[in-house]
Amino acid sequence: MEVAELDYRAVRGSFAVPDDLEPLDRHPKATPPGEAMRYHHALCYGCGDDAVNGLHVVVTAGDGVTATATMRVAPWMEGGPGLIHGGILSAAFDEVMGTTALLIGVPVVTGHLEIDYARPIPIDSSLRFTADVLGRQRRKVYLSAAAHIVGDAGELPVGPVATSRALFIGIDPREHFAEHLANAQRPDEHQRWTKYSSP
Ligand SMILES: CCCCC/C=C\C/C=C\C/C=C\C/C=C\CCCC(=O)SCCNC(=O)CCNC(=O)[C@H](O)C(C)(C)COP(=O)(O)OP(=O)(O)OC[C@H]1O[C@@H](n2cnc3c(N)ncnc32)[C@H](O)[C@@H]1OP(=O)(O)O
Repeated sequence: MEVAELDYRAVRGSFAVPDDLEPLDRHPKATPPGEAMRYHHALCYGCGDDAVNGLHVVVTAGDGVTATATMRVAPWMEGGPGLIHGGILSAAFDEVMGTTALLIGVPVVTGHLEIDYARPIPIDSSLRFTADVLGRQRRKVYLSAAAHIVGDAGELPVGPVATSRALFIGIDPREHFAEHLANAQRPDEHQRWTKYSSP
């Protein structure tokens, strides 16, 4: 069998925040601090309430351009014995940071995502994420996030169990998803995107 050579020209990603970032403002209609950011649809794998096999990440707006999030590590998320699968954790970071970007009023898709896995994360633990928008340059939005295991008394340990950084790219959802909307499980649920301005 012939194996196609990997085209490394398609590899565009690296995480380096540019020096000449643009001023960053919280969008006037952003979710108020302390409230859950519920913009996405009910079947989203990351945050949807109706997604049977979803992550059920809940993101809460913080002050400025920050957010926090929670996720319970369910038994089905197992990778290594008794531990979360690394890909699940990366999907959770993706969801947390993609939602946090909405605080500046820009709907985004992920361009580049990287994770440092610092400690094993047991099944049945509860994770608490913190995320920050670091800056924006044109359509590029830079974020970082960290995950901690929440203790029985609700306390956080000293160090994070994982950290992540990502570059998201602002899109016009109507344009970006138009071709694929017919494949959505509930195509009618996607009208709410229109309330956000284009990047
Ligand atoms: C699950 C999807 C949800 C998306 C929802 C969106 C809106 C809905 C509203 C609310 C949503 C609520 C919550 C969101 C929650 C979670 C988010 C999950 C997000 C995902 O899970 S989403 C799935 C994975 N994601 C993709 O499916 C993207 C596939 N991809 C593309 O669709 C294109 O690739 C695109 C559009 C990214 C860019 O294409 P394009 O043609 O529009 O723009 P272009 O190429 O010109 O890039 C513009 C500037 O970004 C730089 N740039 C681009 N890519 C780069 C890279 N990788 N590394 C370094 N720099 C990069 C260029 O260098 C240039 O930079 P410069 O300005 O300096 O020239």
